[in-house]
Amino acid sequence: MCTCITYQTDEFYFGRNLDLEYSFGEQVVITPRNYRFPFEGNEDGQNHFAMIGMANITDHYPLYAEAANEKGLCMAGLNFPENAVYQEETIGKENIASYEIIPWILRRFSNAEDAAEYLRKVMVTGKAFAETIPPAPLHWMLADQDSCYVVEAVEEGIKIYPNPIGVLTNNPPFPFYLDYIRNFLHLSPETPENQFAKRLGEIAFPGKCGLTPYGEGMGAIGLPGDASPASRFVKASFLKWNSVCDQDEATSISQFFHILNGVSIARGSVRTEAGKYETTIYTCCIRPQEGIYYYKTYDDSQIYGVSLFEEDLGGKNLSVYEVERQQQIVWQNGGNKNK
Ligand SMILES: C[C@H](CCC(=O)NCCS(=O)(=O)O)[C@H]1CC[C@H]2[C@@H]3CC[C@@H]4C[C@H](O)CC[C@]4(C)[C@H]3C[C@H](O)[C@]12C
Repeated sequence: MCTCITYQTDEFYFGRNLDLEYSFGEQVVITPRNYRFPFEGNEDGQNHFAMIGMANITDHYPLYAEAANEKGLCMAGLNFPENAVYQEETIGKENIASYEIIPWILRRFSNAEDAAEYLRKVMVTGKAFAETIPPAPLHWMLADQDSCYVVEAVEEGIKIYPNPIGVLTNNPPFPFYLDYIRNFLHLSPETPENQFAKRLGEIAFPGKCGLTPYGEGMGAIGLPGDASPASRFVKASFLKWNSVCDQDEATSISQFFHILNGVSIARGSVRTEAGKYETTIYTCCIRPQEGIYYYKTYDDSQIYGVSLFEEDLGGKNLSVYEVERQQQIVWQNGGNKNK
């Protein structure tokens, strides 16, 4: 499972939880402007947009799970099993393999609207990256500070949905979510009043101001808290859209991680059919205007930052940063006797 959100405070933020029962060899990878993507032919000096994100590198190729480019366009792939139907390569059309769609888009588009318009006409094919790396069944969230879309390749072809909520999880296809969220209109961050039975309040608790809540947070009782895709969608939407945050970077990042923590998966609570435990292996928060990729991992709550613009973006070679997984504890009174 995965959850992806956009968020706007002082600036635009984009990020996701990546929930998986194993590691996919992820590293923070910066692709500079003159890196040659195999799909671009053999010319040198490609001069495309640079990008930063989490990727598995195989054969020097960055297989991105999510990334942002230097113009502020962001894209993330999330699991979409059974519903993702990739198309046959078709002569006369733009054919994009599912594994290359993120760099394909990010290398040449500077905003989500143009990218979405372009994607309406392409074929997303099921070509495998390698024999050992079959295509993953994915759908994508594509966003910049002005707009957000969901991209789904399904039985009927490619679908591009505007996503006014700015949240995406997994199955079923996106239109379901716009209806499903309407089941929760009664949830509120406010202190609830007795709507249960007005008369009962007066009769059962005379003079004690009626039937009243006994704690905070009771306006949102019934907010889904399980790890299913639809529940994570509703919970992340509730947290995001009720979020109150100062307009500065440090507070925004902190708030962003809190929202995604609200839908993250603690090991043990989700067991796959194969008997493995799905966990939130990492959470990232991208601040695309500054080209910064912040992340933290399941075992290390420290937030790390990697900056796109610190690299030589005119280069040809990928820059790679190992993902940190060792918990950083700052001892305040020298109590670290075990080390
Ligand atoms: C597993 C992840 C989704 C997590 C998720 O959503 N879990 C929901 C479970 S549930 O739906 O709720 O049950 C997805 C998201 C992005 C994917 C990579 C994309 C590039 C590349 C594409 C190649 O073709 C295959 C290898 C490759 C490295 C991919 C591996 C893996 O597939 C990644 C990490």
